[in-house]
Amino acid sequence: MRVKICGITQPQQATAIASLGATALGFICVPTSPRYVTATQIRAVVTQIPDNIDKIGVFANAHIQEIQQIVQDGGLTGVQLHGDESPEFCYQIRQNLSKVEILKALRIRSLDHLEQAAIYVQYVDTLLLDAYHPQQLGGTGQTLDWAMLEKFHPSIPWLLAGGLTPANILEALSHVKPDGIDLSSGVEIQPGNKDLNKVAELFQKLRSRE
Ligand SMILES: O=C(O)c1ccccc1NCC(=O)[C@H](O)[C@H](O)COP(=O)(O)O
Repeated sequence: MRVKICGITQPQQATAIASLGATALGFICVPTSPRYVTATQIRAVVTQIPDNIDKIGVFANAHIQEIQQIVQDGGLTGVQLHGDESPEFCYQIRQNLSKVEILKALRIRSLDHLEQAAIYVQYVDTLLLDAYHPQQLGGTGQTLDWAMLEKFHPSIPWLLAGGLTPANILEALSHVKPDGIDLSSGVEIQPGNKDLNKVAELFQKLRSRE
């Protein structure tokens, strides 16, 4: 299963988290976030981590040119669209960044919202389901209603996000079978400062299922 740890800001934490078992690291490219990092900061981390780790930039309602520039300057392998990007926008990004993984994050309020997923599957590589929060776009620590997702089986891979922690991950995975998981505030001391003990505990819990 893919494990993405999001909101990375520090090179040493990134290498430690990769060694613990993360398959993807996420970098917040949304200037209003307390986890925001510049392309230069991303590059400083990316050069320290192995090639087989996915490096995902998280954007919200950014312009295509800005995304392209940060992908290039930061050395990213994937783009996560976490705002209100339309299917058409996803299609354009897909055309412009052919070798880059495109993930569309959907902030799920209700079952109706979940139906949006079907529209996006033809334009992106991966879906990410996150919890809805009225004031914040992501990294909120709010959980989804996992039982509501039991019948969610899109035709492309998907990641479960939203308030996942070492304490609740096994319960979440008892309800849903995503292709991967995404965690941020649940493995943090404070925004952008990851708690390596919690990350280690997460991987212990995941191994206990094998
Ligand atoms: O994390 C942020 O600060 C953020 C800001 C703006 C847009 C997206 C953001 N995070 C996106 C993520 O992929 C988080 O990992 C995801 O929302 C889950 O966060 P959490 O509930 O804290 O595990």
